[in-house]
Amino acid sequence: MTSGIMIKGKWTTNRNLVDSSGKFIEIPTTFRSWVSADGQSGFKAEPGRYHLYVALACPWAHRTLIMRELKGLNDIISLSIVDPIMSDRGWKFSSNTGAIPDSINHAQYLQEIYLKAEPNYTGRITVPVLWDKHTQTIVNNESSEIMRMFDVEFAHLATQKIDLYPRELQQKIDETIEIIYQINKGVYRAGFATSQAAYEEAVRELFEHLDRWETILSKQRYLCGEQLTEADICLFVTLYRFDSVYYSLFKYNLRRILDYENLWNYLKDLYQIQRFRVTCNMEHTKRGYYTSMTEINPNQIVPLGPIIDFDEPHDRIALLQLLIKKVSISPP
Ligand SMILES: N[C@@H](CCC(=O)N[C@@H](CS)C(=O)NCC(=O)O)C(=O)O
Repeated sequence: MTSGIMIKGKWTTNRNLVDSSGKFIEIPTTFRSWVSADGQSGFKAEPGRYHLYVALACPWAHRTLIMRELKGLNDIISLSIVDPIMSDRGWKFSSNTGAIPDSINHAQYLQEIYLKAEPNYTGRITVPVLWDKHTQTIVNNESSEIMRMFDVEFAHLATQKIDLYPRELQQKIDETIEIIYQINKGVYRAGFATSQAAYEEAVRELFEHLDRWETILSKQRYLCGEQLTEADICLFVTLYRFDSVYYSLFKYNLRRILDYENLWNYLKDLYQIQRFRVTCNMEHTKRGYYTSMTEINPNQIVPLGPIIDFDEPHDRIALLQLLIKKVSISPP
């Protein structure tokens, strides 16, 4: 099975993932409409109107799923989860464990949803997808934007009154998400690199980023300070997959997240929030990556390990207490 792409409505598996220098090619996402609270954009945030398509293996889709949970939007936005194993026609629906078939469009493959929205579609068939049941189209397939819409535009419909994009931190959150993006997409650069130079450059750069956040997280509980924000969701999804997938499949093996004191405890801290935990599925994640990336894992063998206990106690509250103590004893 190799990754395919849609060209003018026709599916082809002849897709080049790297450029002439061996670097991974990114193809921009295409559906970028906006759901707004007031409906001015043409897409009003309303209960029952939108459907989210995700893969549990996918870190980009995972962001949107976490936000849907954190905001308590499960009854407002319906959900389909694709099968973890990618088919020769891309993501497919099934009723295997952990998957949820397409109850809205009754599609067998995700590509049918793209063609329904745009019969001449050219581009990748990716998750996540936000589908509008009223206008029968894809509103948006860019995870950072879907996440933001759930947070801000659906806030009045949310059953959990948590704000992950508070006004006073907005600039900092946007900047942090941009920086974290170098980690989110960075992991794919080494994975698909076909030259030693491209691989080494990608690995070195990624670990520089991780080392930097390790230091920052020794002084504060979350990426933007003492408050959980959208930026934390963005880093969480990559950290969660790192030791089980990126370390071995993509050869990011200078260090594990387990070897970083602060990143590891930070990861456990977030995982142990019930609304994060329920969105995590390591079985789908490992099967998804190891079986779909046949360019780099042709025999599709899924490793048994590593065994990671994300429920092991974390030390982030102790860190907080230490910081409070430091502030209170420091001279005015
Ligand atoms: N920019 C997109 C990227 C989404 C993406 O790359 N999804 C991957 C799964 S992790 C996918 O569906 N890949 C299928 C393909 O490329 O054919 C986003 O953030 O939403």
